[in-house]
Amino acid sequence: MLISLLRRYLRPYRGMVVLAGLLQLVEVVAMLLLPTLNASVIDRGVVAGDEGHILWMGALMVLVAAAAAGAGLGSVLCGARAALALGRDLRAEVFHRVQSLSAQQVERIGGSSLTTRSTNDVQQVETVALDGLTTLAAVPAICLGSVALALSQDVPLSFVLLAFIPVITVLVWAAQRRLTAVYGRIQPAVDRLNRIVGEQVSGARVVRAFARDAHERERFGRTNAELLGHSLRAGRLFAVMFPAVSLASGAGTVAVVWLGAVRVDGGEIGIGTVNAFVEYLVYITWSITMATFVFLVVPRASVSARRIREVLDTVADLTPPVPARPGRTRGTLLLRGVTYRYPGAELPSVHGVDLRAGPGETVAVIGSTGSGKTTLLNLVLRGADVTEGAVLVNGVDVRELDPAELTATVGVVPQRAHLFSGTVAANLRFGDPDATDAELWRALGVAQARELVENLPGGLAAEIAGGGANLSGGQRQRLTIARTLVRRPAVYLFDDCFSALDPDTEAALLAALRAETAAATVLVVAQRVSTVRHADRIVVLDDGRVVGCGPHEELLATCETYRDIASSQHAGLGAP
Ligand SMILES: Nc1ncnc2c1ncn2[C@@H]1O[C@H](COP(=O)(O)OP(=O)(O)OP(=O)(O)O)[C@@H](O)[C@H]1O
Repeated sequence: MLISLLRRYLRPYRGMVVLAGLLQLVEVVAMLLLPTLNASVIDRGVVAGDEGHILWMGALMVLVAAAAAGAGLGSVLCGARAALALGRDLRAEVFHRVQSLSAQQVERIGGSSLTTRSTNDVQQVETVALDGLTTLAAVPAICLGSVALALSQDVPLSFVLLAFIPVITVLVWAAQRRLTAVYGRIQPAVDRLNRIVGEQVSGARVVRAFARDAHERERFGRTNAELLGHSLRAGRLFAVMFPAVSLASGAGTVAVVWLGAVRVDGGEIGIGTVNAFVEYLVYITWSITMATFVFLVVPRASVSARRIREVLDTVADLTPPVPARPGRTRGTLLLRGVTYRYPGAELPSVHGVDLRAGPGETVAVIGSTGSGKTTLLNLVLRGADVTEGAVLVNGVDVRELDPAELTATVGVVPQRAHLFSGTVAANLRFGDPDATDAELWRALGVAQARELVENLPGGLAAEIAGGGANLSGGQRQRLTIARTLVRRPAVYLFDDCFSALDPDTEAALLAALRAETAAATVLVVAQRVSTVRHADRIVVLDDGRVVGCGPHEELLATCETYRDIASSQHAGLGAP
């Protein structure tokens, strides 16, 4: 999986990869030549007393060393460029895939896990590509080249090198197997830790209010300790691995020197040859150690690659069929026998709902908590797709409608007001970057937020904290309403977004909204009768089914559920 991911994402940079490999080869050849040249300096220059040979070989060695250094530098630069570009592309693709997933798919994988996968996991793969491209390609060349050159110098002594390579390879392989298992547990633990930290940061007030600090600290501590345990196990393997390689290398050097001394004594080889063998051994040890280092991070990267692949292979269950169709009418909304069952749920949350709204109409959906109101709205913007029936916007099934047209047509104010860090103006221009200041103020006026923004230091330039944390719930709601009004969509969806407003502000806002959206199609979801009573039609939901539909007065007379809701809220029974 790791290999296929690397192959796919390095493909655009294969020129750079090939160049890095070629330069590494040049570096290796130059490096391998040095011990042979050195052996010649010793055996044919120093021992034979040939000063000219020493000078000539010395100059050649300087040139070869310079070539090795230059090629090494070039190969690192090319390899790093390719690996970092791979990281950037992979991160971007994971990010775009995450954006295309439905809410259920995000829920299934987990928000915090998706964050870890887009950042930490991509980084693991990037690191392996970086290490691999800058060092790994040289390893087989160094091992094979060293053995070939050693064989050309002395066959019996070469057997020491040949015996040394499998010992080191087995050591690396054994450590790698153990580490794969350990890293398989580390990444999910990082996910859990991220989730706990995220929950504790966003829910800090609740934790404090319920005096659950100690419990939350204990929950965090347990996962943190678990992560420490796994990391220590990985660290112990690293700690054992490198001394083991050094030990094997030391034993190899002793064997080369001992056997070399015997053969020098017998006059079969010169001292320079023994010296060259020791250097080859150092090269082999060095290259395998570098490879060990790469191989030891391979297990973690393999786990990360699997987790990344899971995201990339998740086919967004909202992908529209190609070609997407343009709408036939503007601003119409039609729900035809809509049923939706959440994945894994036994029963549908909404059953056979019919609803129609057109330009100039305001339709409201009311129902007690959990009756399916938000679920219904989610189906319009394809937060999920219907299980049965159809949702039509502009006269076309939303599953076939051009997604750009769908989002341009429908503007939603969500139940949970969310603002982004940045200025008030930047937040309001979220859906229309070209909106003028005058348009922003107009939208703020309708949303009853003009005074609020005027009183903020800097007005439209005032800074909002992430999530709108420096504003009250009602202030956030009014700004998110203004944000949608700035876009002037043909269809407005208001998802119970007036609940944090006091009655006077709500009444003023609804009156201003009626004027502002007079020509648009409006669907309002609410629990309060005061919010919906002026709608042209009110659809009453009970346990996901429509139990009444009509204007306020008619429903008071004909729909028991509506009457119950109204009386429980003391909401002007019979009053205009
Ligand atoms: N992500 C989900 N997975 C499974 N079931 C869900 C999910 N979201 C909502 N439900 C279930 O669907 C039903 C309808 O929920 P929905 O949020 O649409 O109700 P609602 O009428 O908007 O409620 P409220 O007024 O409290 O916001 C509920 O029974 C709820 O438990």
